[in-house]
Amino acid sequence: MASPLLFAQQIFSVLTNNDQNHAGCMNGTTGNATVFSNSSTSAFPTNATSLIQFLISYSALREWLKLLLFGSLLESLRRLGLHLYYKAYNSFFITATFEEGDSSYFWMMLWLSKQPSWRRARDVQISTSSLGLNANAVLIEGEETDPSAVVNGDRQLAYLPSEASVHHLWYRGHWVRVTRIIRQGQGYYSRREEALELCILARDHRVLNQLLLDAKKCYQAAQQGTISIYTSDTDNSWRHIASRPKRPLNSIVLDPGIKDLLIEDARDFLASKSWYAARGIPFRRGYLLYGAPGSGKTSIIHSLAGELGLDVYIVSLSRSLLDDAALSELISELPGEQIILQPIERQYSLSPSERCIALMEDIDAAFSQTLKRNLDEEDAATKSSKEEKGKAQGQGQATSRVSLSGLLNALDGVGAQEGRILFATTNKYSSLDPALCRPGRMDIHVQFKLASKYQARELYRCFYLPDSEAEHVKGDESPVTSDSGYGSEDEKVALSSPSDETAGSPIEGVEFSGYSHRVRAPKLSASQVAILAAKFADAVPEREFSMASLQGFLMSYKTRPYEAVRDIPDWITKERADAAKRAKVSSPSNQDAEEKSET
Ligand SMILES: Nc1ncnc2c1ncn2[C@@H]1O[C@H](COP(=O)(O)OP(=O)(O)OP(=O)(O)O)[C@@H](O)[C@H]1O
Repeated sequence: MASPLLFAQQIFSVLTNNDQNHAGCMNGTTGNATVFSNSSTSAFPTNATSLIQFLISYSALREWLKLLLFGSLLESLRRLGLHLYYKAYNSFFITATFEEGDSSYFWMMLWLSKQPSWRRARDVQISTSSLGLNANAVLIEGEETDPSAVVNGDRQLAYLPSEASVHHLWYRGHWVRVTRIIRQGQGYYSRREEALELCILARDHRVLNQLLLDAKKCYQAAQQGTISIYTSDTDNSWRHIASRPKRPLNSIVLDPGIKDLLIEDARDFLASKSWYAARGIPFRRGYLLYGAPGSGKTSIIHSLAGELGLDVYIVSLSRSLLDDAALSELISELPGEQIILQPIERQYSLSPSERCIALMEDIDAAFSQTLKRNLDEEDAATKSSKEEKGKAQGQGQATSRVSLSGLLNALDGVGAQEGRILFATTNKYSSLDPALCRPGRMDIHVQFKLASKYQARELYRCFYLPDSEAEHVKGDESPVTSDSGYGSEDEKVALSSPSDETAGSPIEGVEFSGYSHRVRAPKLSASQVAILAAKFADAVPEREFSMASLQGFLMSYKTRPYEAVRDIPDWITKERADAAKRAKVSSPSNQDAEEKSET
């Protein structure tokens, strides 16, 4: 069989001959025409050349072939041109894409909003988005000196690249083109997805890295004093949901030693990467905080995150539609030892390490739900009514599908990130599977109990110390007074406070929010607060009330420290009576009686 090249050659030669024949015909050279007609009328061709000559003798086919060849030639030239264009473009331009939801998107948006040239742009989009930062991070020029210009309370305006047009700016002598891309997401939960594309006129990739570093530094500077909270999306990707001011560690009152244990252990872990590597131990640490509700488990985690400079990624195990595979994917996408930026086709390591705190709240809840769902489904299956079964299955679909083995795999499977700290909280320690609690998964278990007298006293001090003094005693957890005494005789404070201080709210029982309570609160010295705090703690029974409920009580006495001490015994009596009532209502015999009366 003839090779394609030979075949093409034959077509060409025939076409050329034929053209000459054709031209001859047009010129009235009858001899050629005779030859042609002779060949067309000759016997059916037996070899390839004569077959082609035979086919080409049909003029329509000949024209068609010419068209085909000409078209192919044009298309090849077009492709070659495009290829050369992209080659030249790629060697002179660097293109980087930033997907919304990724931290780098916020870095770039904030950096862009701070560019002087940006402020002169004629086509910008105005946004009140805080770009994942606390509200003061993005200000309008002049706003710093004019607080009355703050728009919508605590959110400020930002200049963003408008969707409609392409923007240009100069960065360190390089021309940069900025395009904001909006895409409509696919699927049932489809939502608008945004991306930012930067095209830099530069041959050296160092410009891009420099730009990323500048943007990251700009963001970090604006982020000072806040922690970022991320949660998982329905499409199993991490999404920034909030930035919160760092909570000072000393605002959380725990029994002595607990805070030190947690912070020192976490710091030590973060500094021990090579120690773990040398011993082949996975570089991960897990903390299980368990105990009474409202005792400060979640608060201490957020506070630690601020202290360690880490972001918090909340893994919500009871999120609907979360299953084992999705959980494992989520865990593997937590920030690990390296943050990889993905400019098109290439990967750069921007910073040596990027770590986070993964937080799983109420870790027991997901499995009790799964168990309940399974029981429901079994129940429904035994019933003859198909309708009920369908309903039970329907309910099951709306809840989490995470199994214990799925969680264990996600925590220490191959995809699990190195360098992450896991905090899990539960109110039902005894219901947790031992496999989940074993060292390696949960290395440190800390019990949080109901408030002790010590905690009650320190909470009171936190509430009523003047801000300046609170700063002064920051980190000082030692009690100000001895457990039994109220200081010297002179320092004794009568519970009946001066009338101008007790004035409080003009309307009895109504508290004003905002700054007014600060203005109206009596000014107490540290020693006066210490004395009142000791009295307050005396009245609070050991381990009976949660810190959250004591905080709730003090919140209604924000400006009335004396009354707080005076009224705490009454509050305790009332709380006990309420608790007894609730216990009576929820006792099994009572529930039976209620069910009977209902039927
Ligand atoms: N030890 C504490 N020191 C200071 N404030 C506390 C403490 N414990 C609880 N609080 C306050 O009580 C509220 C609830 O606390 P938090 O959510 O941390 O409790 P939790 O133990 O996580 O509760 P749950 O188990 O119900 O989730 C917060 O506003 C917090 O300020």
